[in-house]
Amino acid sequence: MFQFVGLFLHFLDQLLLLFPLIIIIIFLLLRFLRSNNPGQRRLPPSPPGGSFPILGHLNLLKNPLHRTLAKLSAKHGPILLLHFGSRPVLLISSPSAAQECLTKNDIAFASRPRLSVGKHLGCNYTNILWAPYGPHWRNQRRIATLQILSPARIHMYGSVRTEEVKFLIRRLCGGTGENGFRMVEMKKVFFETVLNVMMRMIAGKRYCGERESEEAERFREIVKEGFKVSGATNMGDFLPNFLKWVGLWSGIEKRMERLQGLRDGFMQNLIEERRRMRRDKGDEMKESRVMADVLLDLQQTEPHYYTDAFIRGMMQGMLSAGTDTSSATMEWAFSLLLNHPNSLLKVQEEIDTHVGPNRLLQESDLSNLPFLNSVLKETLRIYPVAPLLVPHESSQDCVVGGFHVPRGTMLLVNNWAIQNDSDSWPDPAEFKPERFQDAGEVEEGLRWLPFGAGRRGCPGEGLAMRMVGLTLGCLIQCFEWRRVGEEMVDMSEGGGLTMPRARPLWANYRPRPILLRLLPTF
Ligand code: HEM
Repeated sequence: MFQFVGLFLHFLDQLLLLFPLIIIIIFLLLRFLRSNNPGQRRLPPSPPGGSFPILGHLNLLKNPLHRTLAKLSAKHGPILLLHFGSRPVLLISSPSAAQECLTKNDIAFASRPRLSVGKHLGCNYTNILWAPYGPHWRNQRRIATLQILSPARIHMYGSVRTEEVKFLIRRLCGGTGENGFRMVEMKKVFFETVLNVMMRMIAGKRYCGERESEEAERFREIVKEGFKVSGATNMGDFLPNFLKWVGLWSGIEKRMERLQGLRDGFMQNLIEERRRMRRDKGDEMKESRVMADVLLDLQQTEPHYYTDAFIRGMMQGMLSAGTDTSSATMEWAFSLLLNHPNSLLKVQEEIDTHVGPNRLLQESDLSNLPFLNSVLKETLRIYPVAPLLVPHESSQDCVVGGFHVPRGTMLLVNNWAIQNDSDSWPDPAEFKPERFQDAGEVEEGLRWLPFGAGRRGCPGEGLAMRMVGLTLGCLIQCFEWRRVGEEMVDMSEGGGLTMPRARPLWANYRPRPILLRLLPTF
C-alpha cells in the first residue's frame, strides 16, 4: 500500500516538473497550427511604423479623408488594417475586396459602428441609417423600400417634383433681365428645391421660397446647424474615455445633442399637425397620403412599437440621408458641365431633339436621354458624395482577401479610390461621360458604387436619380448657362464624411426662347 502511494507521489513530482514543458509544447503546437492555417487567422497588413499608442493611426488622417486614405492604400495595398485609437478599421480600396465585403460577407458587415453622430443625430443608434443589423433595422428598411421608396410611391410623387422644378424655374425668371445674364448661387437653389421635395413627401409641407414663416426660419436654422456638426469629424469617437473627459472633444457632442433636441421638437410638431388634419379631414386626406400618414397608419395597428419616437426617427433618417446627398450631386454635375461647355451643349441638344420645343422635360423622358444619364453617372464617379460610403461594422468574424477580420471591426470602403483608380478607369480625373454610354460593360463588378451595395446599400437610388435628372434637365432645357467670369470653376472638395464642394457654386444664366413659350403654361 505504502509502495503504491510512494509511486503515485513520485509520478506527481515528475508531472509537476514537466508541467512548464507541457505548457510550452501546447503553446508551440497552437502557433504551428495557426501559421499553417493563414486564411483563418492572419490579420490584414498595417502601414509599417505608423501607429502610436492610444492614437493608433489617427495621426495619419488629414482632410479630405478619402484622398489621404487612397494614398495610404496605393502605398501599402488595397486591404489594410488601421487603428483609429483602439478601434480596428478595415480599409478597402479595390473592386474585388469591396465585392467580397458587400456581397459574400454582406451579412457579416451589415451593422454600423457606434459613432457619436449615430448616438446624437441617429436617435441613439435607432434610426435606419445608424441602427445595428437586427430586427429593428430590418423592419425600418422594409417600410422604407416597400412603402416609402417603392417605384409606385416614387411615381405617385412625380407631380411634387415637377411642381417644385417649375417653381424653381419661375423663381429664376423673376430676376432675369431681357437679354442680360444674371447670377445665381446654385448650392442654395438646389438645396432648397430638394428640401421642398423631401419635406412634401415626408410631411406634406414645403419650407423654402415665397414668403417664409417663422417655422420655416426655425427649420433653416436646424438644417444649417446640421451641416456644421455633421461636417466635423469627431476624433473623440476613437479615444479612450479618460481623454474625452479632458473636454477637448465634448463641444461637438454637446452641439449634436442640442441639435437633436431641436429636430425632435420640430418633427413632433409636424406629427401632431398631421394627426390633427387626419382627424379633421378624414377621408379627404387619403388622396394626398405622405410618409407621415404611412407611419401614423402603422401606429394605429401597433401603437407600442410604432411610437412617435419611431416616426420621428424614420422621418429624420430619410431627410438627412436624401437631401444633402442629392443637392450636392446636382452641384457637382453643374460645376463639371460649366467647365465642359461642349458636354453642356450636347445635353441641351439631346433634350431639344427628344423633348422638342413645345413642352417641359418630364421624368418619363429621362430613360430616353442617354447622354444626360451618362453625365450623372460620370459625376457620381468622380465626385461620389459619400466617398467612404457610410461606415459598416462586422458583427461576426470573417475572411477578406484571405485575411482574418475579427468581429467588431469598422469597415471603410474607399469608393472614391475605387472609382478614381487608373487600373479600372483610364484617365480617371478626366470628365468623360461617353465612357458610360456602353453602361452594361462599365458597371460590371463593384467599380462604380456611389450608392453602396448589399443590404445597407442606398434604398433611395431610384428617387435620387429622378430628382437629380429632372432638375438638371429642366434647367438646361430652359436656360443658357455660363461660368461667372473666365476662370474655370474651382473643383476643390470640402472636409467631413460627405464630400461637399469647398466653395458654393455660382453661375450666370439667361432664359432660352423655349422658356418664354412654356412659362405661361406653368
Ligand atoms: C445622389 C444621391 C444619393 C447618394 C449618392 C446616396 C448614397 C448613399 C450611400 C453611399 C449610402 C450608404 C451605403 C452603405 O452604407 O453601404 C446610403 C444610405 C442610405 N440612403 Fe442614400 N444616397 C442618395 C440619396 C438618397 C435618397 C434620396 C434617399 C431617400 C429619401 C436615401 C436614403 C438612404 C438611406 C435610408 C440610407 C441608409 C440605408 C441603411 O443603412 O440601411 N438616399 N446612401
